[in-house]
Amino acid sequence: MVTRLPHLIATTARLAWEADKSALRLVTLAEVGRGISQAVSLVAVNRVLAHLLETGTTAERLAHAGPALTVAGGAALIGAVLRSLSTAGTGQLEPKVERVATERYLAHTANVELEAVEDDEFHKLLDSASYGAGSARRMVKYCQNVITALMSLIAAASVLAILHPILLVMLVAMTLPSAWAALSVARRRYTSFHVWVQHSRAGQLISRLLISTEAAPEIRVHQVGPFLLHHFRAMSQSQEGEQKRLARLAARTGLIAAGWTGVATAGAYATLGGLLWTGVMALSVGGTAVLAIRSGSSSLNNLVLQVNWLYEESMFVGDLHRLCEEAAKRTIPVGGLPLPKEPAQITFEDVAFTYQGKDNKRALDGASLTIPTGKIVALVGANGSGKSTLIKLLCGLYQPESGRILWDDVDAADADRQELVSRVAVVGQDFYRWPFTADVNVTIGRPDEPPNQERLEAAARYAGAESLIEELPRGWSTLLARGYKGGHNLSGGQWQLLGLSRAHYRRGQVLIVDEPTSALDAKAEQQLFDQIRMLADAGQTVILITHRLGSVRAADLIHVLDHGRVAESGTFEDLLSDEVEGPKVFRDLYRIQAAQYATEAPAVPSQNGRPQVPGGRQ
Ligand SMILES: Nc1ncnc2c1ncn2[C@@H]1O[C@H](COP(=O)(O)OP(=O)(O)OP(=O)(O)O)[C@@H](O)[C@H]1O
Repeated sequence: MVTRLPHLIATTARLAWEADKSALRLVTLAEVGRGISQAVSLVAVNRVLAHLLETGTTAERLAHAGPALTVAGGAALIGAVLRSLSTAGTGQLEPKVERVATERYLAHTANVELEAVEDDEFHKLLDSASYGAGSARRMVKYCQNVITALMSLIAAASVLAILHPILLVMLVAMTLPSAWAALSVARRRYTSFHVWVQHSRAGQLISRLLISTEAAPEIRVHQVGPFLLHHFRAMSQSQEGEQKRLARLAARTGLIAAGWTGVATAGAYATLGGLLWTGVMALSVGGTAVLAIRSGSSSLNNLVLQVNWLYEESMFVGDLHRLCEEAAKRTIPVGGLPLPKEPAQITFEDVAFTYQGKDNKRALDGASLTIPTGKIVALVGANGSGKSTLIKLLCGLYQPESGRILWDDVDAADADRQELVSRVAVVGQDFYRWPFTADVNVTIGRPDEPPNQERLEAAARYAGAESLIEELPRGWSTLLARGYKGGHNLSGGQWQLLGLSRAHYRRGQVLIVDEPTSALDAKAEQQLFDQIRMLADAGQTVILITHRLGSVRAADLIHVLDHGRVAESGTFEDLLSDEVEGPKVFRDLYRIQAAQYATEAPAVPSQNGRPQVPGGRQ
């Protein structure tokens, strides 16, 4: 604790310096001033006692003690003024330190690779580090308290050392047990926190689900409430068990420490008695010694307590520092080779990729394909065949385990990542529904540029979202966050239109749409495909991922993925044709879909009177 103390104070001081230099100066000066005033006060009290116990009449003794008494009073007054100055400075510093620490945490986290965010070890660190900012705030207060206690202690200890050095030893002996107890309890609490951090996060997740607006309908219709409550209770109860264990251990440690402190205190007073008895110490000095022992032991106890809290909080701030270090190692690299301005094609060369986790299979297992720019390229394949993974690699969210992704002849691994992501606009299956207004939900596609109304309207036109915006209670300014005043809710399909508008607003060279029509009605779907065709005709590269195989008819090239590899590629006609060689994965999937239409759709009478089934065999 002693060796760590300067480091802990320095860490907090650095954060405080960054947050508010003048407030830190004020607190430091006020605290040093308070220490000096306390020392002066103790020495003055010593003088007062000496004068009061000397021979002479009461009036004479009081008159002699007068000046020292005035000094003691003056020192106390100055100490009080300095204390209030220090309190004001600390109050100013605390929230600023918390903000600086929080910003550091958030900035580092926002810049790490996606893989780091999905790594459970990193996430665990994120969880514990999230307490670091609050701890940094509290550390300011504890640091102030430590300095106060330290100054009082130095004052009392100096007096004791002058009176008799053995008294100083006794003072330390009286305080050591409580120091040991406080430290043991803090360590145990911190270790337990780390063991339980994910458990408590899971408990919080369940409690948040119970009040979440997204889960509310299902909680009611499927009566999930009691199930969630049961799990919440079970998780809380196991945590209560841990708290009980810690409390029992803390009580035992406290009892042992109190016993030792009692013995040491008795020893201290016995020693003092011995010194007085043998005449080594004068009675007047004995009185001061009692005062100094009492003041010193209470300062030392307070110091131990404050350092202990400081120590406990510092462990969380330590987590915050570790997170920042770890995040810096896993941050998205800056700089790299420039990408060709107008690449002719993007090529995947034997790309393999496995998600983190010990039992994960390869999501991409030697995928090779070409995406010619300015065309519509469709990616199709069964669930889990690797389509979305391929797109995430194309966007630079993950790096291939082996193989290369080339923009003409520039390997994406060596390219400037910022430039790479600025070339793509993506509306994924799990695109985010930002709890902001409708216009922000679209313009957030290009947050680095000021919002542009014309471009916003064009994006809405592209996605067919104009009538949706017109019907919103406040148009573009409607808040799309349920549970907030004026908050409005959209249907799944309406959200999809906004997601598409966002991707269009971004104006990336490559537009990636993953299942863009899954929630759209037939008319909106048709309108969207017309728009996509128009974009491709104007030179935009569109990558389309869909399970609606009929809708890839308009694609210039279709890649069919199967178990992380490209099973076959070609145009819609090629892939259905008997003449073109291949495993015919697409044709099999297409026939299954077409058969569903054949049995489900009502027959439409044809002109020659025979029934005809849309999309089906006749
Ligand atoms: N974040 C992840 N962590 C671990 N495994 C993942 C993750 N995302 C996908 N996978 C796995 O990778 C494989 C490929 O998934 P991917 O999402 O690329 O398939 P997909 O072809 O897009 O499927 P779908 O048509 O269902 O969207 C699957 O086995 C899936 O379980």
